[in-house]
Amino acid sequence: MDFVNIFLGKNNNLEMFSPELLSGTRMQHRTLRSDWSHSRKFSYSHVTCSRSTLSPAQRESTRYLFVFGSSARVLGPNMGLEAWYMDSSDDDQRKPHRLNPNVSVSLDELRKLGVFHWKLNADVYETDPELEQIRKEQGYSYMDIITIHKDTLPNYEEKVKVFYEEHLHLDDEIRYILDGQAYFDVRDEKDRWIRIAMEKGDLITLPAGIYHRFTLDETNYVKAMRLFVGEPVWKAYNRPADDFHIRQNQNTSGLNPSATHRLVHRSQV
Ligand SMILES: CSCCC(=O)/C(O)=C/O
Ligand SMILES: [Fe+2]
Ligand code: NI
Repeated sequence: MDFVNIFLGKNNNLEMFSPELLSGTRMQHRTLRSDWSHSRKFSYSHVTCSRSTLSPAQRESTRYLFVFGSSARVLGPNMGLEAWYMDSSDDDQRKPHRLNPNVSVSLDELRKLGVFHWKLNADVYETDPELEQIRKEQGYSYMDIITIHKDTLPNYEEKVKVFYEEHLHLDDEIRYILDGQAYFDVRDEKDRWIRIAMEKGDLITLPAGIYHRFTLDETNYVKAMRLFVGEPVWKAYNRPADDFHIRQNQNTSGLNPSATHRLVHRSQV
């Protein structure tokens, strides 16, 4: 039987897999709770099931999680990704900049903006078949590794500044955190900043044309893999850069054609 392991964050349709719904099916269900980080509290659920036991609605809610077919995913304390709306203070960019009270942003909301996420085991990135599969499926032929720390990155101060300028690229930005942690900020469809906390094992894709920026957090260190389809194009266009075709094609929901294309592909699994 084709078994899959599914990990759902608390904002990710967890109710669809409540024990009541699962009774009478062949699914097993257990819910795990984790308080392992002061700043990143996650409640998540681990479901083992066969694909054929899923209802269409359940398939819909988990379509992105089937990317890896029957491969088991690493069970860790944090399988989600935490994101929140930012305050507008001019304080140090490395601080979390949460609203008070915090307003979190779910993975579903990020997907609607064309932002996708995988959680991988970064301890085995050099030989990881899951990473290999993603690279093959998505055509990420290029990769290199960047370590952002004052002692290792030439022109560190200047680069940190440039990364935090609001910009877009004409290609997707694909980053896999191998060590340390950092933030990606993206604009939502109402032009509000969403801060995405990236840590070891997080692979994220930002769609071409989305306004975004990047910063280290207060730990001042991250090691990341940069992936690209074909030869990399690092060119960043600082805002305003709305004359590009890719921006003009954005519809009112903020979902651009590039994101829609990806949605179609990722549901075909
Ligand atoms: C984690 S890689 C450094 C950031 C970067 O390359 C970029 O383009 C930010 O937008
Ligand atoms: Fe960028
Ligand atoms: Ni295609």
